[in-house]
Amino acid sequence: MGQQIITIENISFTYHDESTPALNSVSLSVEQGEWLAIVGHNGSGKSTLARILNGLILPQSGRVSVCGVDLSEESIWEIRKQVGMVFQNPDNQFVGTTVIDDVAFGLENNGIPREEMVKRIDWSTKQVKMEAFLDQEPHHLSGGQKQRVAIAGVIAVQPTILILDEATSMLDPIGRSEVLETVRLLKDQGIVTVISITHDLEEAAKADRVIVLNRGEKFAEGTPSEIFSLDHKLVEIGLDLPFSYIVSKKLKEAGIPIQQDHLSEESLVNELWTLQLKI
Ligand SMILES: Nc1ncnc2c1ncn2[C@@H]1O[C@H](COP(=O)(O)OP(=O)(O)OP(=O)(O)O)[C@@H](O)[C@H]1O
Repeated sequence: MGQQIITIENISFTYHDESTPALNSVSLSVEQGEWLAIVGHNGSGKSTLARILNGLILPQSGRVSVCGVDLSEESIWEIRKQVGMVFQNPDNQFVGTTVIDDVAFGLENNGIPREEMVKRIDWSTKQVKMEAFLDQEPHHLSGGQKQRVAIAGVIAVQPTILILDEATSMLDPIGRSEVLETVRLLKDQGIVTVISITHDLEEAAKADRVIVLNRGEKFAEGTPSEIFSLDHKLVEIGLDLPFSYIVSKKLKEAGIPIQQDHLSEESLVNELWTLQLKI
């Protein structure tokens, strides 16, 4: 892991006309090259945190530093260049008439010269495995493909940080796993530091580190295994434990010698398969 790329110290934010804060004295840091998942039930403050990280709103107190720059009215545009966001609804983000137009849009907005644009469209669509779809219109694409085009549009402008704000929550299981696999490949190549904001613990299990928010406060922080060991405490704050984790526990209770509480169906199936071989 590298140096700290985001530092957040004691930030608080209360929306206009609201009595309780959406974020209450939250501190966290993100290291260059890691994948951090921020999870929490509805209303826990996840989207507010994402909006602050992208400079869409400023905290009323506390300090935010992104890539060594303190967030303020003056630095918002500098910080936004470092942070790319992919949102929940694939259809709301598709602004071009074709895949190539869509990826070109952000590059044009950033004043990238034409020759460089062509190179970056080629590179970014290959990174998300959408290079064969350049002339396709959005209605020919699945939700997962549209989200991968949105990711291509983000990485084409070369931000340091990619924030996924519930970016897989409207996708079917295949689309979700394609998007998460794309994100993992980008992270493994060091192309972006990833922050995924989600209420889905199965998605969080794929991250290097997880922060749990509850009612605007940090509830827990740790590796996915450390977080899942909180078990019923996560259920109490409205989160659903992953299916593979629940099945692992039930199998153990039933006397099946499972070695660990699996965080993905793939790893559970792999272990079940070895058990079957021993029979
Ligand atoms: N624009 C707004 N105006 C007033 N209150 C808001 C606004 N946006 C969010 N809130 C409130 O701030 C709190 C935190 O909301 P936030 O959207 O950050 O949580 P979240 O974890 O992202 O939830 P969700 O998954 O439902 O979006 C909630 O109580 C919410 O009602």
